[in-house]
Amino acid sequence: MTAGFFERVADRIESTGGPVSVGLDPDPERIPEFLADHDLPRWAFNRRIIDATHEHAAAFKPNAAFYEDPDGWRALQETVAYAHGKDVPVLLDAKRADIGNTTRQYAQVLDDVDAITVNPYMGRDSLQPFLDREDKGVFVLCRTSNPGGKHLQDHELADGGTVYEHVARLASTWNEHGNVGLVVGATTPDELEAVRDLVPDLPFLVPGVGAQGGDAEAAVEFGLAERDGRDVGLVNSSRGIIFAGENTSGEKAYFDAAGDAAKRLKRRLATHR
Ligand SMILES: O=c1ccn([C@@H]2O[C@H](COP(=O)(O)O)[C@@H](O)[C@H]2O)c(=O)[nH]1
Repeated sequence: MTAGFFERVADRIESTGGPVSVGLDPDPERIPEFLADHDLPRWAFNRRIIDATHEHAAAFKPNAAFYEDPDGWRALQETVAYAHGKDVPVLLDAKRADIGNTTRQYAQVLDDVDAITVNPYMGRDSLQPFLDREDKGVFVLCRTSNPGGKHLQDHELADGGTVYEHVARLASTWNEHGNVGLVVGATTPDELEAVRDLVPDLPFLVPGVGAQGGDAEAAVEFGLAERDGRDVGLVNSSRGIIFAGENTSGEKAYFDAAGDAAKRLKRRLATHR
């Protein structure tokens, strides 16, 4: 039987020494000049980032926004296959969900990747085809890291609690197969702690450390759940790792800096566990 996504993440946390998710967001404007002539610069960039960081990565998290064009989709396919070749699971940050036939189509991407982020706004039926994929991880947006996350998610409900707390409780009822996690940002550590208290068993994807200045200590303290006696959950940094080499000179130094940034984050998280 194939191991489920969270089991594979727990394995990676053990083998790499931490819950680091390396975000593969190859902004075309920031891809270094020395890769500009490549047939698929985003793929060339990601390949080198994967080479430099995989030994510290519990997962890679490409954001679909950086691949939604024909060349981008090819770059994503190459990237996913290469990450899998290094035995690292891939979480596609796509924030999907829609009505029945559309969401069934969206969920087919789970044939290629190991987990996905989804948007709970349209309710359970909009997520069902994702939830049905027992061996795949489904991370439900709960309390996002952006400044405007508070506008809707912190809204107080008439019967008590906030929208994000309601989402956390609902998502835990969608977890029949043990494949549901939550997205909770490191930029709001109090909310992160509150969600952990509400749903002690759900693993979180915690974005917002690094470039967004979130709280790495809170990310690791509250982001991880325990499953079969093992830590499971992911703390993501994208720009803070992949563009760490921007002020270096030469290709080797550029990607060494990414590897160092991933290792630094791993060590920083380890000191707080
Ligand atoms: O609440 C959220 C949900 C998703 N993200 C995504 O994570 C990365 C963060 O990138 P950084 O460069 O480390 O800031 C990016 O893909 C976001 O779309 C998030 O930041 N917050």
